[in-house]
Amino acid sequence: MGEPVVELHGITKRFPGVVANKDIELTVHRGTVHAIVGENGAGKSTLMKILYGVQQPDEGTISVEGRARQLKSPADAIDAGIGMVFQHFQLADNFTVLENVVLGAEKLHGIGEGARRKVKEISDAYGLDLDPDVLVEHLGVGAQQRVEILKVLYRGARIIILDEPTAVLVPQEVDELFDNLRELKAEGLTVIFISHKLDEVLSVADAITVIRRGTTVAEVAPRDVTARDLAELMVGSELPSPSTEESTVTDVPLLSVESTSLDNPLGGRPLLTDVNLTIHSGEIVGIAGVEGNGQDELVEVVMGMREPTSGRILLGDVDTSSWHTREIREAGIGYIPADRHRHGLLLEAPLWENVVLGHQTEPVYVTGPGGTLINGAAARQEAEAVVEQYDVRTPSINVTAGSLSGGNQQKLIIGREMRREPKVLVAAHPTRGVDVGAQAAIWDHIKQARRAGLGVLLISADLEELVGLSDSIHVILRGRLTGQFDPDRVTKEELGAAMTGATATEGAA
Ligand SMILES: Nc1ncnc2c1ncn2[C@@H]1O[C@H](COP(=O)(O)OP(=O)(O)OP(=O)(O)O)[C@@H](O)[C@H]1O
Repeated sequence: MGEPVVELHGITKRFPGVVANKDIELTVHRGTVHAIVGENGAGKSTLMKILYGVQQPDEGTISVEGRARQLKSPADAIDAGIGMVFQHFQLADNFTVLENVVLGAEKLHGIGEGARRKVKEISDAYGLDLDPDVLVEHLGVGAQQRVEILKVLYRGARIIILDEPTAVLVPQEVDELFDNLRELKAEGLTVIFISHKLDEVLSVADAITVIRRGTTVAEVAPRDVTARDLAELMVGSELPSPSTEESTVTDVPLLSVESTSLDNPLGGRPLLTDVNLTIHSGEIVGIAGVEGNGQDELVEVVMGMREPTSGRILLGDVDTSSWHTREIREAGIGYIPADRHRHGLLLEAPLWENVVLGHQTEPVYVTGPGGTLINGAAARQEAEAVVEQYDVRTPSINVTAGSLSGGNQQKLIIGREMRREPKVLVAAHPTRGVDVGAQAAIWDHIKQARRAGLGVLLISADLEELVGLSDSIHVILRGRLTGQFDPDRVTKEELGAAMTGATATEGAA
């Protein structure tokens, strides 16, 4: 193993009411892939933000490549040879790879031939396979991620931090990313990454640090542990075994999408073409697809955010195609949006207000003359119940939603929707960013509700989740449902291939 390139000693970071990091000890060696794992809210992101200069520790020391450093901003971190790739890519779609890479770093190699040569050189050296002159909007998610990696390498990073890099990738892309990481380390670079996918961590990492409640509790070598051992280290107790389930699917249709198409208002290929599916009481119907293939639009027509160009949406036997979202929610559809920041939460508002969001017209929350005020007491009581039942880790219900860790924000949304006992749940990536323990708990809540008759439309990029929860899986590709699979029989590779259109599937367009 190479010499230490990152040494963190006694790192402590406090937020109001929370100690996010407490006496963290971390040593990362040159030429290794080092994974950081831990439950939601354990303090992983905070630690990485400290290392990237986005946040400053209250106590502790940082040394990079043997030199003590004060990282007061990302510029300081970049200067120290540290780069970070965030989960949400920060790319301009209508710019080329070259333009995206050079933007903001014009001083390094100019903007012309010198820059293009450098981009080519880095792409070749690390097997990134990127053409400098291609528009980013023409690249798939995996390639866009490689552009982000190229960006940090271009800026001279020798230590690269990746925040949940595989959350948005299909299995083939994950394999490619891991090949890239191996090339990076073969060239003497160091990779630090956060992940909730423990199998992946075991397959690619050279060292794993486990953080529990803000503190480093273990450093292990992948060959010495199983995914289950890691999960137990994360939560500090033994996990229950998953149980197999009898089917609960009935023949009562709850939600039907009939011959539904949606034109693209900007022209070009329709966003949805002739989509047909039915969700019965007690049934979970999964949708597998690479992001951007129509799953968002499918959710939007079901939730009344867009009106289909043709076809119809039925709730039971009532046509809701032209209903507003509010009417649809009032009719008993729960909704877990894909983008929790844009559609799920008011980040500046306290948890107790967020718990009412989307349900503010329910009698229990309405008060005041003409029903113009929110019943704060009822909302607070409900917030306490969600926090308790869904294990939202927070100092109180009065803190803002924005101060919760990503996984805890997600648990808050799930709790809010599920406690309403909806008839149908439209769930987009319900456990994205949620740790394995909380994920198992959320799956349990959903399965329990299914036994009581809940129908679920499940969109997920997590194939394990799709296969584990769904009674039936459809693949969506370029706005069409191109194949239907039995989750008990399909392999992840088969699904991955159907999602990228690599194989002809039943009924393929
Ligand atoms: N800006 C902030 N203000 C207040 N509290 C914060 C802030 N950022 C993080 N916290 C708190 O610090 C703790 C650690 O959060 P952090 O985001 O580091 O966890 P995490 O391990 O990355 O979780 P996840 O897996 O859910 O992303 C949480 O309790 C969170 O609520």
